[in-house]
Amino acid sequence: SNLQVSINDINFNNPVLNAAGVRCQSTTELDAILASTAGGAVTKSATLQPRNGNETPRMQSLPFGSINSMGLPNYGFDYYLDYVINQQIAGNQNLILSIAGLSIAENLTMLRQIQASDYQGLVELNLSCPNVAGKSQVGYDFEAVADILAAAFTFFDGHLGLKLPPYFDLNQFDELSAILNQYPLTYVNSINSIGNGLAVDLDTETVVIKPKAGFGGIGGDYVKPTALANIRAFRLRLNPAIKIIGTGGISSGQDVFEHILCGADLVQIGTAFGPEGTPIFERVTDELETIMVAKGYRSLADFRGKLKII
Ligand SMILES: C=Cc1c(C(=O)O)[nH]c(=O)[nH]c1=O
Repeated sequence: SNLQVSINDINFNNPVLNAAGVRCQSTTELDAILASTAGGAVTKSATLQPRNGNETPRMQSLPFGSINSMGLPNYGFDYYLDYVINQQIAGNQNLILSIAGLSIAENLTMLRQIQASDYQGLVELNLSCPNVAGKSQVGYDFEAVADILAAAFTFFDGHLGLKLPPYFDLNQFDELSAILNQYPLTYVNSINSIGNGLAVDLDTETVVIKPKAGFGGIGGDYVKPTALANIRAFRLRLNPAIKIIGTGGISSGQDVFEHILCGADLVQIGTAFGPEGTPIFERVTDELETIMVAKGYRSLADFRGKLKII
């Protein structure tokens, strides 16, 4: 079967990438993803200056997923811009440069530097980091989302995607989609972790991560129903020119199939990629192909977005 996908004029051999934040902070980690079966690699969300991030323990695996309050540790914007440009020079177009400035001004500064650079690939503006103390997520402030998009598109003409938090109210999908449809976005990536969950340790009767008194973003199996709903809701509402990247709860080919059936063009694996490492990409794409063959689908377009109601 053919697992190829094109986003604008960027071709992917298969739809399965890593999600920003997991095993993608260093060039060594990013090289390992590109050397694997993954369809591409996403950089750890960058801030203008390098950051150490929050105190440890700041991420814990849980029975059905993970909780994290990393606090945006990263080597700084220049490190990742240099990396994706060097990859582009080496002929690799399957990179996504993720940025997560701590203010609208910082995001616009990074976008201006990207605009001024030779980078022609995908850019993911992360409006959904739940773990910087004192900073509420831009993605839950629709006026702020409109402001940043209006400002960005006065100068940015690259391939801009948005990483959004999960939404849980159908009116929010209507309201936000009406805003997003006004802009030439390349894609929407849904979902980021479900913010500010809590996990406890029975023996010690403590929380399991140190930052924010134990509150952190939830990922993994726990979030797949929310991810599928967000992907479906945005697919049904957004201009078809705005592609969808599905993230959340993927650890098998079946999960990938479900994301694509709900409308995803590409998918990203975060939590499950942590413990399994890069072999997950070959396993998951093989499992996806097996399902497609069993169902008689020859390409992803044969079933993408074709979830039926009953
Ligand atoms: C960019 C920061 C993020 C982080 C983090 O660095 O704490 N964790 C998440 O689950 N999602 C994020 O978007």
